[in-house]
Amino acid sequence: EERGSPDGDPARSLEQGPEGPETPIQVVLRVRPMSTAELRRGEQSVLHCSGTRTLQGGPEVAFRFGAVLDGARTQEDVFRACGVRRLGELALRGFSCTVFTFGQTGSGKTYTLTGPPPQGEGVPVPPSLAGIMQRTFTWLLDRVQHLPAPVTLRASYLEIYNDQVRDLLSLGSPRPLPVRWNKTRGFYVEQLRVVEFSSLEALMELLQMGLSRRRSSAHTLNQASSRSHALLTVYISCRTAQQMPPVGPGEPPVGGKLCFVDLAGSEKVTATGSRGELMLEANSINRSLLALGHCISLLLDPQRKQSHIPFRDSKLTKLLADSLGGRGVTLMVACVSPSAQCLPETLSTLRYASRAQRVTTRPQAPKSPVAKLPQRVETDMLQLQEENRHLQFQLDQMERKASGLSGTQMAWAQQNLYGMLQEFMLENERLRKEKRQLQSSRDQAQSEQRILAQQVQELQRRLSACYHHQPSPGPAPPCPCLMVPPPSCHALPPLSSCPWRHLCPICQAPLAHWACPWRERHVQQVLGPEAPGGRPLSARPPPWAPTCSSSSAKCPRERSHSDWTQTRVLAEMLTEEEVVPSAPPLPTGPPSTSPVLRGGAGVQNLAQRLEALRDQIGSSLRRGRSQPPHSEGARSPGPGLSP
Ligand SMILES: Nc1ncnc2c1ncn2[C@@H]1O[C@H](COP(=O)(O)OP(=O)(O)OP(=O)(O)O)[C@@H](O)[C@H]1O
Repeated sequence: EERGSPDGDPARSLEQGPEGPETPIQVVLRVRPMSTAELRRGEQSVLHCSGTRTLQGGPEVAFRFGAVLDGARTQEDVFRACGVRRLGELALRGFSCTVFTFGQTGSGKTYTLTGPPPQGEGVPVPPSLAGIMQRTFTWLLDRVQHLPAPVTLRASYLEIYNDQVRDLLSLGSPRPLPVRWNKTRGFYVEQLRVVEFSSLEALMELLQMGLSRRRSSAHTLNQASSRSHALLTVYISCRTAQQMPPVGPGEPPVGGKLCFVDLAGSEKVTATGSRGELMLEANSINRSLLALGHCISLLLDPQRKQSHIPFRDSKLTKLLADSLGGRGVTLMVACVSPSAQCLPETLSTLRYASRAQRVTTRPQAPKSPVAKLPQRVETDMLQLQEENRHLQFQLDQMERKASGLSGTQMAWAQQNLYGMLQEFMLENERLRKEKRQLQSSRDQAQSEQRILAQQVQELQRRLSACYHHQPSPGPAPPCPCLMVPPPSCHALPPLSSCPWRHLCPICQAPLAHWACPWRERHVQQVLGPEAPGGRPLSARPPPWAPTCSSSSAKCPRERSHSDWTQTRVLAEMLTEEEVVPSAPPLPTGPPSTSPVLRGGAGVQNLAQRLEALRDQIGSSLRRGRSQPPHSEGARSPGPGLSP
């Protein structure tokens, strides 16, 4: 007894979606009715269907499949039970779907797929006897007419006869075609004719053309026995995807496909009485079916599945490789005769089918070239769609307003609608440009802020060096203003060569030597009225400056007083803007208790930094009155000074 099948019928199982990692091959079993010849020979029927999914082959032999259909079931019943419509839907979504019939010769494979052969010249087959293929084609052609997007349908039809591929739709007489392999397509038939069609009649004609050219012969068990495996494939592609330029030679058609495979039947030559050519054909058929069975057995072994499967052993296994072990969705319809005379062959078919339904594939819809476009293009497309929707909305609004207009006004409005639309589009374009400009000026402002911060840092460093009468500690930080090292601690570099124009933040005049030409006025603005003593403010020492005698012409600090003030004014001016600190803190200061944020992590307020600097200098100076300027005491911060 052999058991094991997926739960549910094939249609329902496929409804659950084949996109999971592993999807088993669905198997439906069809038992044909006893033939007239079998009844005449007095043979007994030994197969009994128990329920809809189990077949009894004797008291101790039972096989379970996705669906089991006895001889009383019609062609329509079989079509429904196989869930082929669902396969068609999957093919429309881009999956590669295969339906193949399997069984001994005369078991009803061709009948199931394409119906009985015509009973005579010009005698049509009744529609009720039409097979799975005709029913699927009828459904498909109706279905594509109701799709929102246009679809292109094409078909190819080939047979594998004596392990040679022949094109059943070729314009001339069929000649053997090579089977090739490449990474994207897997195995494929070179130079196979693929015919585009748009109507059911056209497709039926192709089917009839192929059927009439397919090799068949009469033998003991079947008067019209197929001597070849036949593969009819319908390719479904989205027209928009097809219009895109081909990616390269040998590229598969974008979209899904639906392939129907009518396998030739296995046969015992002793039973069929095949001789000569018939025997050669039978041997070739049996060999290829053996290769197929071998691949299925290996696919079942979980350890072997990852390794080599000998699909190259025959043309049949090459062309079924994707359906069996690849990315396809596959349905197998196993056909058997109920006759006791056929029981050994029937059991062999049942075991074969039972193994096949444990084989799994990994269905995958091929990616269309549209999906390969970069994400950015997709975003742009979405934006444009949004813009179109917006324009459409505006157009609707205008039309609604225009509905209340008189005939002349309406004509005027219609004439102008196009112009208005163009204006909207131009407006959008202008807004886009402005946004780009805004972005670029914001970037420029940020870079100017960075430069400013560096200049302040440099100023701080020099200030510190001046106070301690020490040469600059270490090399000056790189300055974008092409600053040259100052000849003395008091001289600040000229800015004539600076590529950035430094302007006074108060009056916007160009700064010379870091000072505004109207700095006196600004100093008054910043520091208040003139100090008692009548000295110019620039020469007046700041309150925290070391004392010196104003009468002394040689006062070494006199000039520095001016610089102190100048620096102070500049510092005051600079506090108006927040900058991003990019240099380390002052070398003389203790570790700051407030967190120092750097770079993009945050912005330290420049005003706070300069305030701290003033505090520090003032404190040092006060201590400097009683201590030598180089002492450690001068480095400790003093209490904050108010100006
Ligand atoms: N379900 C059925 N109802 C009525 N007749 C059937 C049924 N199935 C098959 N037959 C008849 O049985 C005969 C053999 O069928 P068919 O040619 O389809 O077998 P086959 O499996 O394709 O054989 P082969 O492998 O030799 O081509 C045909 O005359 C066909 O009309």
